[in-house]
Amino acid sequence: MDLTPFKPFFDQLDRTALAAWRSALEAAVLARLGPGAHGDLPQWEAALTELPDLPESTAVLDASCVGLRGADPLSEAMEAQLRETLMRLHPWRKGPFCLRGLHLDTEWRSDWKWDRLAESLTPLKDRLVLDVGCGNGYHAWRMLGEGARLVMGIDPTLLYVVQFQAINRYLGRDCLSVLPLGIEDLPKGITGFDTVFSMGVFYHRRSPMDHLLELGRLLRPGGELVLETLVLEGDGERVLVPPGRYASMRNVWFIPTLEALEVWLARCGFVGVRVADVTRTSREEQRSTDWMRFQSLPDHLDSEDPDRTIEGLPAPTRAILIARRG
Ligand SMILES: Nc1ncnc2c1ncn2[C@@H]1O[C@H](C[S@+](CC[C@H]([NH3+])C(=O)[O-])CC(=O)[O-])[C@@H](O)[C@H]1O
Repeated sequence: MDLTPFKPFFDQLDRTALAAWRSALEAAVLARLGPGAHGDLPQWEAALTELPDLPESTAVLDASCVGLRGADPLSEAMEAQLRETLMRLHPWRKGPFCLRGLHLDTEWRSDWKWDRLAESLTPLKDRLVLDVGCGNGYHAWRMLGEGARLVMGIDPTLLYVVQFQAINRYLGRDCLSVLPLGIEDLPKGITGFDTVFSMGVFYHRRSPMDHLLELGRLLRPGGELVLETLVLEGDGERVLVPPGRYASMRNVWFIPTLEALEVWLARCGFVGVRVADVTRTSREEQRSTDWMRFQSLPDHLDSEDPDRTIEGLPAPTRAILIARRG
């Protein structure tokens, strides 16, 4: 992969007075796409080129199922070709997406998370937004659907970048992209976002305060942070550091209580901290489907005690906190 799929977004940066970001972002993206970026990339790129053209349709960004609506159903042959080609980008974790009747029933009901946070956000209309760890861009599309001016999604997992490109082949939006970058790859001069989302990323970072400070630096003063992460239920300032895996995940480093999280945010320069939601992740929200055939949450919970993971740790509960850069 070269810079071609990202060009419309970079051109858009030029048009929105963010031209100064372009060369540094291009260099960062190219560094990630170098030789050996991912052994399966050529196959994924081949799938992209074999996606069928679909009849004229209307893009839907502001509904649970992001995608394309049209008057008539697709022909059976065309739907089969679309399904088979998109399946070559398995596993589809974030969604759902609906393309002219083809329903990509993804591992996560990401729309449920969106529903839990949307009411609490400062409206996104005309805002410059960054979504850190955006996966295939499902929530980023919802942000655009709320009227954001420009949404930059970043995610270091190349398959999710390619999944974004597959969906955007049909939705054709230039003011949104998923760049193959981790937060640590963002060039220094990038800052000034009105809203920054970090959802499902915090507990994967080894250094919690550094992540919060980085998120703060990306915002303009007064800009809004939306932080979604695993929390420990109960009172007091406590932190669980899993001794090994957590719900089978190797890279979960810390799970704080809400009280601890609020103190961390304040120490890192955030003000007006609000808890928008606290929800135990259910077996209905994260599960295996046709589009994600590997194991999922129900396999990682204790079959006899729904309050515990298979490691005997508290089952996943996630909180959404909203705060402003002071
Ligand atoms: N250093 C990093 N920088 C940026 N992203 C990273 C990094 N490391 C991993 N990721 C990415 O962070 C995402 C975490 S999933 C959340 C998706 C979405 N936000 C959601 O809220 O559904 C977790 C979950 O399932 O909740 C993955 O796509 C990683 O590739």
